[in-house]
Amino acid sequence: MLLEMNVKLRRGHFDLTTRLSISDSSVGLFGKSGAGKSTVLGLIAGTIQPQNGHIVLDGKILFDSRKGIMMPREQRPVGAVLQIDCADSTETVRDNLTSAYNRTLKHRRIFKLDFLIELLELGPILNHVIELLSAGERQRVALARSLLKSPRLLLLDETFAAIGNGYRIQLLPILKRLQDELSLPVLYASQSLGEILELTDRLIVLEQGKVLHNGSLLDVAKQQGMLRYLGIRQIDNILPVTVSRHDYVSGCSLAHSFGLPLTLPLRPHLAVGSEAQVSIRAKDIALSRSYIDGISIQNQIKGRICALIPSGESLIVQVDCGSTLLAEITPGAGRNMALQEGEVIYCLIKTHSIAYLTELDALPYQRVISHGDGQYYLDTAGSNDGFLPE
Ligand SMILES: Nc1ncnc2c1ncn2[C@@H]1O[C@H](COP(=O)(O)OP(=O)(O)OP(=O)(O)O)[C@@H](O)[C@H]1O
Repeated sequence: MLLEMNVKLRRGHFDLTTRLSISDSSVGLFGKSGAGKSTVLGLIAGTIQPQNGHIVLDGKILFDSRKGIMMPREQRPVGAVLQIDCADSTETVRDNLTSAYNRTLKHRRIFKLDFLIELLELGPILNHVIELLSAGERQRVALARSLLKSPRLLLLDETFAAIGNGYRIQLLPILKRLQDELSLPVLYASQSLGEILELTDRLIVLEQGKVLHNGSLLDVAKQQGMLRYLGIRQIDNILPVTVSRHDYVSGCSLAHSFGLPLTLPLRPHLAVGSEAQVSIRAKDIALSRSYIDGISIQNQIKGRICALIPSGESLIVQVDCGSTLLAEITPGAGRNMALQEGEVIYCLIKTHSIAYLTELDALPYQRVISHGDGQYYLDTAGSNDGFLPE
């Protein structure tokens, strides 16, 4: 799948000049309220017509002002669950979906109706009238209807937010399956980075109708001031560990994570060989150019600096040590050490600054999590619906 869009649009006081290119993987469209996210989705879906430019999906022209082409919404190979989609209808869910199914040419159908009804748990509401459904139920019906079109690209506008927390936990694996097994990329628009990161870490950052950045979370976060712009206030490293031994004399449990040996607070109840997850605050990691003898810190992990990310009053240092660790130091410390990308560095971590995830109390702020293997998630800590990687 390749979507190329280069358009201009003026709507009232709002100017949108957006140029973007999206290929196979799913992408999050992040921006504050009024940034133009819904407008971008509407332009691709065909509910809004730009004044100038072109939109091309897999070689098919959806819009081209010079050639005078405007493909009607129903013919676009795009599935969309837009904010304005929840149309009132006196049809039943069954009739609504059946007519959408029948409208798709037989040879283009990739989903069977029964499969989608089961996938989206629509069985109990099949005979219900659409205008009487809850917002979340309508969104699920709208999602089923968009998938029945056998789209090449799925557009979702803050769908998790509308769909409710309980169902969102079920919807996420469905979207991931669509993405992984059926190679159906999703363009997910949201003001919540946490929501986007539940699905993908590829981001397009939109502000006042213009694309500010386009890339992975880490690429975007490397830009000056972006960590703060994205609302990231604390960085935690979450590492999966396998317990290898308990040392009662030293008062610690020994474990390894991606081949790294780690000394953890003693937890004899964890069986040797069992797995756990630990959290290390980026601010709790100190850096040293060499291994230090005669120091109380038990974990001195050797790695190589792969990125230096200035972020306001902090410098985030990304260290590849088999897995990825993010350390947060002051820019002054970084300057004094003259840190450079590619250099060998030791991450110093006190045993007692490593917390077992299961023992963490709720924290009242958003935190971004490095999951150790280069993936990043944002967790709205303090809420039960916060997503933690398995
Ligand atoms: N029909 C319209 N006529 C004129 N201006 C409009 C119209 N619809 C939206 N706008 C303006 O376009 C701008 C972008 O709106 P849009 O809905 O795309 O933003 P958004 O990023 O999706 O915001 P939100 O996250 O709040 O949904 C806003 O300033 C809005 O007021």
